[in-house]
Amino acid sequence: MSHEGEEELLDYSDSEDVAVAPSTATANEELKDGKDESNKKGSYIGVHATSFNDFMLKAELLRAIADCGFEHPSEVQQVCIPQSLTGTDVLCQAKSGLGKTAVFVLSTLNRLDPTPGEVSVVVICHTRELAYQIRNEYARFSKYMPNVITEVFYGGTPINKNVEILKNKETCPNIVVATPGRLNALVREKHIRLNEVKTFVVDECDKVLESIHMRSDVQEIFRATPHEKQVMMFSATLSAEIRPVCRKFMKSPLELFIDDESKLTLHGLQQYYIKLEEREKNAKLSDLLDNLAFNQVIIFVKSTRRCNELNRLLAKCGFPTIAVHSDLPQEKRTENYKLFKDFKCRICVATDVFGRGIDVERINLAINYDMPSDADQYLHRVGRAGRFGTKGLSISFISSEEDNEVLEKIQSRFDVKVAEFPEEGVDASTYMQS
Ligand SMILES: Nc1ncnc2c1ncn2[C@@H]1O[C@H](COP(=O)(O)OP(=O)(O)OP(=O)(O)O)[C@@H](O)[C@H]1O
Repeated sequence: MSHEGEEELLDYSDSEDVAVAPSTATANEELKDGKDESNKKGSYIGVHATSFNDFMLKAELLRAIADCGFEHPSEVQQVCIPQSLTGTDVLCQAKSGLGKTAVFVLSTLNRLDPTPGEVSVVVICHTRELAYQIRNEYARFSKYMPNVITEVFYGGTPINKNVEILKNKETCPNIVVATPGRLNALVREKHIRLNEVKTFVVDECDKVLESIHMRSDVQEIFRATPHEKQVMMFSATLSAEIRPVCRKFMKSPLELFIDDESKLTLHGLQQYYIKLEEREKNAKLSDLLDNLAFNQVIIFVKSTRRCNELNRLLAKCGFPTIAVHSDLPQEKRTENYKLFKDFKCRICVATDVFGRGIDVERINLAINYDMPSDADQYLHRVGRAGRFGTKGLSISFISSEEDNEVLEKIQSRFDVKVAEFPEEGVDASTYMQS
């Protein structure tokens, strides 16, 4: 895409609107100081003031919410759902694992009046597994809305199948969840019409917009949608640099920074590091897997090659593992995602493809076999453990000066103390759900 084209788009809503920052200090304090903290999923502390009934959602949605076992809206849901239901543009930053997905899934479903053959909602995210997961969230919440059709489109699968689905009025989705490249290919070839879109959502928006390729795809898709629409963007991390980029897509956005940076650390998550030599990593990992209690563990490495190698090595040592990285054929990727999500496998070795957004309820241990290269990515990765106020443990291997620098940045930026992993280990009852 030409630079000129980009500027054209960026002019779209350039007039800066004053952000309305909600006063969430009280709730935050309550969260921090909550004495009678219950770690039961669905009982996140400090959220009892409101119930889902207060949002005046459609009865079909309330029924589905009850079926999912959601008892109370989390803080981000309390603040964002009423706003997004009014059709306001929303830019939202809130901690990992506290239910940002349900904010846009519920509000778009509530506002949707499905017309056969018309796409009303577009949701864009950065990985195929996340797109698949979000589609499943739509399926869960729309189970009593038989007229609503949701589809997921992502690369690595035959595009003809997508085209067939879109051609047929009976199967054409009202809600499209997609990765940017595939959706843009469908737009460019005029296989999908987005001129009736009412809501445009970007999840993990900082990641999507920081990559120049994804960003230009998003811009092209955006231009195929009507001028008048709601735009919502979400992430756990939104740096000062990326915020203006997000705002370019929005009109008078309501900016909800639920947690300021220093509070982005998950309270139920214990974080440790282990200093060691590169060559000691395998023995240490094997030792941890042998001696630590965990339900499911995700082990992050920095490259697909290392992912394959570590996966092979662990299998050789008798650990049943799966690997997930971008070089796997898509079918295998989806298959492995499902195996892990369905608790058929307890150990997953992954690259950053799984570093954000992926929601696997039973992960309570995250290991950085290789440290990420920046503090934000660390926060996303370790946020795979301890979802929705549950407990968890993270351990990071520090084997170089660069790793050390990242560790220091994490501690200063997020105001968190990452302690050295104690020699005697950690008492399992402090990070396992009772
Ligand atoms: N009100 C609720 N009550 C109980 N569970 C909930 C509620 N809202 C969301 N959850 C569950 O919490 C988990 C985490 O939610 P979700 O994946 O939307 O988090 P997120 O904020 O998008 O995190 P990330 O930043 O890591 O992507 C999911 O399993 C979801 O089903």
